[in-house]
Amino acid sequence: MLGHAARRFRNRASVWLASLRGTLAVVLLTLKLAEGHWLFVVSYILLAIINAATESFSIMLIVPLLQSFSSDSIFAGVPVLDSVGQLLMPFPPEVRLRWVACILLGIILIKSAVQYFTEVMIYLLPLRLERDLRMRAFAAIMESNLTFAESISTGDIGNYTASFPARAGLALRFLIQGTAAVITIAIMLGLFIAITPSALMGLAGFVIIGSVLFKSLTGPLANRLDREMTDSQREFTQAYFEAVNNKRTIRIFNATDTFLTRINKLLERLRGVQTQTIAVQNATYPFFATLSGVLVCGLVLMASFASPDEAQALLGVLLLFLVASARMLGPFSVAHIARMHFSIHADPVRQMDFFLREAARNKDVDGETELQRAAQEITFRDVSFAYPGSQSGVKDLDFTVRPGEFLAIVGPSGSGKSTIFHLLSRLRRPDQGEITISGHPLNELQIRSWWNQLCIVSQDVPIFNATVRENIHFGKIGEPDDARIWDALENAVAADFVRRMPDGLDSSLGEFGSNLSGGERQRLALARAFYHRTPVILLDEVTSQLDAETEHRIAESISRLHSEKHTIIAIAHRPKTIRGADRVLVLRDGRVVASGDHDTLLTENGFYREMAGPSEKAVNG
Ligand SMILES: Nc1ncnc2c1ncn2[C@@H]1O[C@H](COP(=O)(O)OP(=O)(O)OP(=O)(O)O)[C@@H](O)[C@H]1O
Repeated sequence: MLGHAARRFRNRASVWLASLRGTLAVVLLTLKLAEGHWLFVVSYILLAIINAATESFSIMLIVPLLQSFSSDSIFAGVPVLDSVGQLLMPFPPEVRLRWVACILLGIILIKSAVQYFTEVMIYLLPLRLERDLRMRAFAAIMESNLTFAESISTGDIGNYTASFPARAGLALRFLIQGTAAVITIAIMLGLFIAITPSALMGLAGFVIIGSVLFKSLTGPLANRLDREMTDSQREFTQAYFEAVNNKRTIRIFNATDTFLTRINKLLERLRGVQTQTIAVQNATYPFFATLSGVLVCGLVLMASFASPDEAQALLGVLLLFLVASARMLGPFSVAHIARMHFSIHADPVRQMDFFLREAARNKDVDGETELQRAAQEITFRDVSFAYPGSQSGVKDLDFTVRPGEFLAIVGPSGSGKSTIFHLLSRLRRPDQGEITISGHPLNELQIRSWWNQLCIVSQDVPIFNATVRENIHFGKIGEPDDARIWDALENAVAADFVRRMPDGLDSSLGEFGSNLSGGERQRLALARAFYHRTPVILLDEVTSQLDAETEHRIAESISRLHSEKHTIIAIAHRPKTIRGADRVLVLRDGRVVASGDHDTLLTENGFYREMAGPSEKAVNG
C-alpha cells in the first residue's frame, strides 16, 4: 500500500519535473527569440520592481500611522511596523499626518509614472518582437534554398509570418509580466516575513493550495486548447489563401458556396477554441478572490470559537491577511494569467524557433567568385537532378551554349525543360555533374553577379502590384529610363495597350497583374527582358498565349536581340515558335535525345517531326 503510494508520488513528481523542464526550455527559447529586445525587457522588470517597492513602502507607512492613533496597538512588538510606529510617535499627530501626506503624494506620483510606462511598454514589447520575427521569417523564406522554401505549405507560411510572431510576442509579454508579478509578490512577502511569520505561513499555504488546485483544474484543458489553436489557425490560413488565390476557378466551377461553407466552418472552429481559451484564462481572478474570501470567513468563524485574547490575535492576523491579500491578489492573478497565457503560446514559440533554425540550416549558400565580365560559355557537364522525394527531373545533361548563341529547348510537357532553367539560375542545384559559366562552377559564383547577367521570362509571368514603369524597371538599380521602357514595350508588342491605359506608364497593374489579360501579362514580362538587355536571356514559353501575328512580331524582336550578341535560351513545346534558333535540343523524359538545327532535325528525327505537327511536315517534307 505504502509502496504503491510512493510509486504514484514518484510518477507524479517526475511528470511535474518534466513539465517544469519543458516550461524552462520555452522560457529560454522566448528569451532567445527576443534577443534584440533584452534592454527593453530588463527596463520593464526594473520599473516593476520600483512599482512593488513603492507599494510596500506605502504599507509600511500607513499601517503604523493608523495604529499610532490607537492606544491599544495590535502591532506592538511587530518588527517593521513597530519601528516605524516608534519613529512617528514623537511627532504631534498633525505633523505626523502632514509628513505622511507629503510622502504618500510623492509615492503616488512615482507609482503613477512608473505604472504608465510599464503599461505602455507591456503593449509595445510584443509588437516589437512580432515585427522583428515577421521580418526574420520573411527573410528566412526568401533566402533559404528552394527545396526548403517550397516544402512550407501556404498555411504554415501564414503561421510563420503572421500568427506565430504575434503569439511569440504575447508569450514574451506574459513571461515578463509574470516575472514582474512574481518579483512584486516576493518583495511583499519579504515585507511580511519581517512583520509576522504566521501571516506569511497563511499566505504561503494560500498560494500553494490555490495554485495546485487551479493548475490541476485548468492545466490539461489549457494544453489541449493550445494545440487546437495552432491547428485551427493553420487550417484556416491554408484554406483561406487557397480560396483567394483560386478565386476565378472557384467561381467558374460554381464552388463559391462550398468554399464559403468551408471557411465559415473553420472560422467557427477557431472562434470556439478562442472562446474556450478566454473562458479558462479569465477564471484566475474570481478563483483566487473566492478562495481568499472563504479563508477570511474561516478565520472569522475560528475567532468566534476562541477566547477574547485569542480572537484579538486571530483578528490581527486576519487584518494583515486582508491587507496582504488585497495588495497581492492583483500580482497573484497577473502571475497566474501570465503563466497560463505563456503556456498557451508555448507551441508557437517552439515552432517559430524550430523554423528559424531550419531555415538557417537550409540557407542558400553563396559562392565567392564574382562574375566580372559578360558571361561566355555556359556548360552542363553530366548534370542530373531529381526533385526531392521524386524520380522526376533531368538526367545526364551534357551540352554547351556558346556566347551569343540562340539555343532552343524543345520537348513534351514534363520532359524537364523548366528544370534546366531552375538549374541554370541556381534555384536548384544538380545532384550530380556540374554547370559552369565562363569556366567557373556555378556553385562557386557569387550568385548576384550571375543573376545580374540573367533575365528570365517564365511561364507563370510574375507581375507585381505596381505601375507599368515599376514592373518593367523591376530589379534594376537607378532611375527608370522612360524612352528605353517604351522601346522595350514596342519590341514586346505591348506599347499599344499601355498607351490605351488611363495613366500610361503610371497605370497600376493590380495584384498579380489582375488588370491584364494573359497575353498582355506575357508581353509585359517580355518587355521587362527587352528593357534589361542582360547578356543572357532565358525565355520559357513566352508566346504561348499570343496570336500568330503578335508571335511573329515578337520572334523578330528576339532575333534582333540575338543579332546584338545576347545569348538566348528559349523553351518551347512547339518547334515553330523557335524557328530563329541556331540549335535545338530535343528533350524527352529528362534526357537530351537529339540536337541540331531545326531543318536537319525535321528531316532526320521522327520524334521532333512528330512534335512539329503536320504543317511543318508539309513545308519541309
Ligand atoms: N517541384 C517539383 N517537385 C516534384 N516534381 C517536380 C517539381 N517540378 C517539376 N517536377 C517534375 O519534374 C519533371 C520535369 O518538370 P518540368 O517543369 O521541368 O517540365 P517541362 O518540360 O518544363 O514541362 P512543361 O512543358 O509542362 O512546363 C516533371 O515530371 C514534373 O512533374
